[in-house]
This record gives sequence, structure tokens and C-alpha cells, in this order.
Amino acid sequence: MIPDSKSASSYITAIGGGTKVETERSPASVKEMMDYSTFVSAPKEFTDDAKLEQRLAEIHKHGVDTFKYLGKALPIYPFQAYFLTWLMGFAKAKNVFEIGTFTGYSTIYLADALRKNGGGRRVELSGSSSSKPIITCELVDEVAKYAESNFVKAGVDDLIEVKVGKALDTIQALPKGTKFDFIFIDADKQSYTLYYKAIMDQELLSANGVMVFDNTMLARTEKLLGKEANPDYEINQKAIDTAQYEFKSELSGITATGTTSTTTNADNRCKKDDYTAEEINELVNEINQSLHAFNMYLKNDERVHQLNLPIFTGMTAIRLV
Ligand SMILES: C[S@@+](CC[C@H](N)C(=O)[O-])C[C@H]1O[C@@H](n2cnc3c(N)ncnc32)[C@H](O)[C@@H]1O
Repeated sequence: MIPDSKSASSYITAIGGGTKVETERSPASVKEMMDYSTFVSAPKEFTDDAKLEQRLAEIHKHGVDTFKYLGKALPIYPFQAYFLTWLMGFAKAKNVFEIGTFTGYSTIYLADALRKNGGGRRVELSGSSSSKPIITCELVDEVAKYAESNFVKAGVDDLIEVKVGKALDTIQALPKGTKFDFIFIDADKQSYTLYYKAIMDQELLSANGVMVFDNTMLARTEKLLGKEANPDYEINQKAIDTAQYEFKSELSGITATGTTSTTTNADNRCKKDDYTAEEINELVNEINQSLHAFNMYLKNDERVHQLNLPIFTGMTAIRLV
């Protein structure tokens, strides 16, 4: 049964805000639900290499500590890695395009799944150049170098090429019709529509390929459903952390695309270490508006089948019609 706007709103608010999910059926927190799902799921594409698992845990911790200036930069959650690698197996993906490398955490899982899918097909680019089967885009040079060192340590560097710079430039530099079986986007949220349009214009998704966007339902998602802002809304710390990170990351995207007039204002706000609740509310609203615009654009795009899934802060899976 399709939930009505009211029940959907409370459920999504719970997910977006990281608060308790209050349904009769499921009193668990989102994290508890995700942990349980991880526990009882076992995609065969997922790594069973204990050493790699440990290395990934170290990468997670070290990356978050090292790149504090990116705010609360977070890799995907383990259950999300399950989901991505399961999809990779389903699509029999032989190559990958990723936006948002950060420490390389998600990329390493994708590389491991690629090996389990039989190795990986090089991305054929025009002319003499041919790349590795995974292309991942990272804006910040220092971060990209750190990710590359992690790929070496994880033994997957032969599969991955990091493109440093603005992701939109990288997409547009790819020859039209370069095909990827799996595309994962987890970067500046306000650029999601631009990335999607550019990927579709460039015809980068293969016929049976899958494209996934992360965080498509961020904090304070009730705004997306048109509910009035609640002045008594208690902003919880998790929502604040997420918003700060997403916004700071977002700034790169604003500058990268140069399509918004809020850059100066946003840049000034980014320099601050502390935000008031009001400012955070404003930042979250901006991001949510972009995400809602993106979600609606997809909903109305007849070229694709898309599913907006309530996994963690929302993941949207897309395939071509
Ligand atoms: C959420 S993190 C990615 C996490 C990664 N997918 C994982 O699970 O381990 C987002 C990354 O996107 C990068 N980024 C932000 N804007 C970008 C842009 N315009 N082009 C390329 N990368 C960008 C940030 O520097 C950050 O490292």
C-alpha cells in the first residue's frame, strides 16, 4: 500500500533526522535496522576477506580523522556496501564510474565486487588511451592521493584510476557513449541533477547497467513533503553533523558548476567552525531543495526506471527503460 503523505512524512523524518522510527511494527533506530539487515544479509559479491575488512575499518577511521576540513566526511555504511555489491553482481558489472572517492572506502568494495564478477573490463576511451575498469572522481588532490595509497594497500590499485578535479568536467571529458555497467554518485548533493543530466547526455550507462545516487533523503526531509517548518523541531546532533559535512562538500560543487549565485554567501558560511541552529536549518533546507528537485526530475524522466529507497539517508537506484 502506498503510504499517505502524513505517514510517509513521519517515517522519512525519522530516517532523515536519525531519530527513532516510530511505527508499531518497527521501534528500532535506523542504525539498528541497518545493522540487523547487514547481519542477516550475505551477498556473495561482498568481500569475505577479513584482512581487507580490517584495512577498510582503518581507512574509515584514519580518513575521518585526517580530513577534518571536509567536515564530517563519511564513507558509506556497511549495509550500503552490501547493497552496492549485490547490485554489481546482479548487473554483472565489469566496469564502474564513481563520483566522490574520499578515502576510497566505497571504491575498494566496488573493486572487490568487480573481481568477484570476473575481473573487470577496461573502459575503452577514444584514441589510444584506455583506462582501468574503475574510474573514480575526487575534487581534492590531497584526498585523492590518500585514496590511491589505500588502493595500493588493499591490492586493488590495478583496477582503479582516480580523476582529480571537478566531477562534471570529468564526465564531460569522457567520449560520448563510453559505457559503464555501474555508476555510483556520492558527492556534492546540489550537483546531483547536473551529474545525472550530463551522464544521460553522454550516454554513459550501459543498457543493463545500474546507477545509484547516495543520500537522496537527507535530514529534515519533511520539508520535501511540503510540511510547515516546525519551530519546536529539535535538531539532533547527527542531523547537524550530516548537514555540515554535506554543505561543505557541497561548496565544491557550487564552485565547480558555477551555476548558483549563492557561492559567495556559501563560501563565507563555510569558513565558520560553528553554526547556529538557524544557519544549519538554512543549509539543510538548501540541500533538501536541491535533492527534492533532483528526485522530481528523475520521477518525471521517462528514459529511466528509478527507485528511491529508504536505505540509511536514502539511496536511489536507476536503470534505463
Ligand atoms: C561522501 S564523500 C564520498 C565517500 C565515498 N563514496 C565512500 O563511501 O567512501 C564525498 C567526496 O566527494 C568529493 N567531492 C565533493 N565535490 C566534488 C566535485 N565537485 N567533484 C568531485 N568530487 C567531489 C569530496 O571531496 C569528498 O571526498
